[in-house]
Amino acid sequence: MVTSTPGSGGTSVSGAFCTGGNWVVTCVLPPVRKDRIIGQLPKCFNKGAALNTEDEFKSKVKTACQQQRTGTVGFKISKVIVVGDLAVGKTCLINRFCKDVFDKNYKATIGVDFEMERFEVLGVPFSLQLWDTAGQERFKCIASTYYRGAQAVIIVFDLTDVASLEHTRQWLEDAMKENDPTSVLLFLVGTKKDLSSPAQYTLIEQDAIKLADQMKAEYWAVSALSGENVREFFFRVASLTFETNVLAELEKSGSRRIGEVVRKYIKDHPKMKVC
Ligand SMILES: Nc1nc2c(ncn2[C@@H]2O[C@H](COP(=O)(O)OP(=O)(O)OP(=O)(O)O)[C@@H](O)[C@H]2O)c(=O)[nH]1
Ligand SMILES: [Mg+2]
Repeated sequence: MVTSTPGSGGTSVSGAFCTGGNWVVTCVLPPVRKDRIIGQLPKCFNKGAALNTEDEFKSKVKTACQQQRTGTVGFKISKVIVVGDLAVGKTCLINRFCKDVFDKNYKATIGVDFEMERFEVLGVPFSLQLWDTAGQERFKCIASTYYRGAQAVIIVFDLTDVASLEHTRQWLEDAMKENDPTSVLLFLVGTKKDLSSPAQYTLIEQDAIKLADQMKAEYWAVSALSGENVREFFFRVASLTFETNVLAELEKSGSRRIGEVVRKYIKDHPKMKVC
C-alpha cells in the first residue's frame, strides 16, 4: 500500500495492481466536506470591481451539470497561485480557509507551499490546488518557477499598507509572464481588514477598486484574523474557476461534434476537396 499526502489535504493512494501488463493505481478520496458544497453562484464583493455580476451560474453550465455533461472537469485539479509582498498575509489567508486557524506570529514562506481543497459545485466534484508563494525577494525566484499553468491568480496586498497595493502591478506582471492573460481569472485581495480604520479603509478601497478595474481583476477585502469574507472569497474563486472550466469543456465537445459532422460529410462526398 502506498500513501502520498502533499500538503494536508493530499490524495491518498490506497493501492496499486497490475492487470494485463498495465499498472492501475486506485485513489480513495475522502468525501467532499459538507461545508464545501456550492449550489449557487456566490455574490461578488463589490459590483464596481467584479469579474461578473450575475446572480446565478450560466444556464448552459447548470444544464451541463444536471445532465452530467461536464467531461473531465470533475477529475481536474485547478491551479491557483497566491502572490504579493512579504507579510501581507497570504499564508494566513490560506490557513484560515483550509484549516480555520490564525497565527499572529510571522513565519516567512520559503519558496512555495500548497494546499488542496475539494469542492462540489452544482453536484460536480471540483478541486483547487492553492499555491502559497513567498513574498520575500530572496525566495521570489524559486516561487516564480511555480507560477506556470495557473487558472486563477490571487494578488494580495495589506489594507494598512499603500505600498503593498502599489506593488501589485509588478506581481501581476511577473505572474503573467508565465501564464496566458486571456484565460486566467484575476483577484485583487486586501487583507487585515480588522486593522484598518473605516476612514483608512475607504481611502485605500477607492484606489484598490480603480486598480482592480484596470487589471480586470475582482476586488475583495478580507480578514484572516476574524475570518471576515474569507470563506465567501474562496467560494467565489472556486465557482468562477469551475464555471470557466465547464464552459471550456462544452466548447471543446461542441467543436469535436462539428469536426465529426465535417469528417462524415467529406467521407460521404468523396469528390469534396479540403482546402
Ligand atoms: N491583524 C491581522 N494580522 C494578520 C492578518 N493576516 C495576516 N496577519 C499577520 O501578518 C503577518 C504576516 O502574515 P503571513 O500570512 O505570514 O504573510 P505572507 O504574505 O504569507 O508573508 P510571506 O510568506 O513572507 O510572503 C503575521 O504576523 C500575521 O499574523 C489579518 O487578517 N489580520
Ligand atoms: Mg507566507
